[in-house]
Amino acid sequence: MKPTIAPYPAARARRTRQSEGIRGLVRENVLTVNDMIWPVFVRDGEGIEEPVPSMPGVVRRSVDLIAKAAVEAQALGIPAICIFPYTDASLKTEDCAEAWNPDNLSNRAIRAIKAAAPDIAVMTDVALDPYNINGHDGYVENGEIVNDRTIEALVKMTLAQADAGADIIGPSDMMDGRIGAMRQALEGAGHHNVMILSYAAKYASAFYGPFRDAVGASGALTGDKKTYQMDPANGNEALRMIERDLTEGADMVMVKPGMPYLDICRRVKDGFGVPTYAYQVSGEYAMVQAAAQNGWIDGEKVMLESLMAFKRAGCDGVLTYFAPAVAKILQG
Ligand SMILES: NCc1[nH]cc(CCC(=O)O)c1CC(=O)O
Repeated sequence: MKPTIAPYPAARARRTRQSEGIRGLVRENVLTVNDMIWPVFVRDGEGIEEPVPSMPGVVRRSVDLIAKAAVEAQALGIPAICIFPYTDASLKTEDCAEAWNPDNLSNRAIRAIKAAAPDIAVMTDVALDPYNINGHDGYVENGEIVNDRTIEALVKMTLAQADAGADIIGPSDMMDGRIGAMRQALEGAGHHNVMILSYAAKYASAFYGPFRDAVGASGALTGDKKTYQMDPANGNEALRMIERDLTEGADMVMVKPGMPYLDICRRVKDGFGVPTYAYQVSGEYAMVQAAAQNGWIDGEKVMLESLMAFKRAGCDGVLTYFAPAVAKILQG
């Protein structure tokens, strides 16, 4: 579509910017509470809310307080919550068996949320990093992150999460072939309605730093994730990954990180027309909060502007740590 514009003064762009009402009338995109998935961090214990220093405003909550937070999120109209466990170092092993323990932190949190707030969808994270002694998303053998054996573990993890009541499985591991294996296992186990939101275009990004603090994986990680996460220089590869995951049975796809990858969001939406999500990751959140705390930017305005950018780029929704703050503003 080629925009048509008359020469000045027949056209004065400022006519349609003259008041809030008129600006609203011509506005192309809206941000609503329906557009947000809220990532939360869960830890063990009871009655605990522990700040994450590198993510001001974000806390790790014990299971009881995660359930309480989910009730509040549900009341705010947030459609989905995504659980990330902070796993005690003593539970990290080479075989990552805690990952598919039906009573691990994440699965207990799923059950607690489903019991307390049945109308909010629960999304999970599928990757071995919280449980892996070396902080990687897959098994490490002789210094190599091995693909196929990791998939077997990821499938067990997926089934344990679905059994616990997860609505949306979120594979963030970037192994090849995992979506097909998970979909087949879910169908086989009768979990026909469990959705997969694939981290299909996930980049090997430095923007995940604060998250690794939040889940206690920073110290554990040896090396980097470049043999499985994508090279930030690549765009066409993202489209191939999206297409592959859709063919294997993903219901929804994600681009991650968010703001530095808005070009990818737009290409995915235009190319496939499927439910498209972006993850506004921990480093993006931390940058906004840090600058706001220093008085260098208006944190609330930047938060809203950054989320509107995802809508403009074609996203149907965003995983954002700002979800409750935004929901409160939108509720008025
Ligand atoms: N599989 C782990 C995982 N799941 C979500 C994030 C990052 C989220 C964020 O930075 O907010 C990561 C970190 C990583 O891949 O190292």
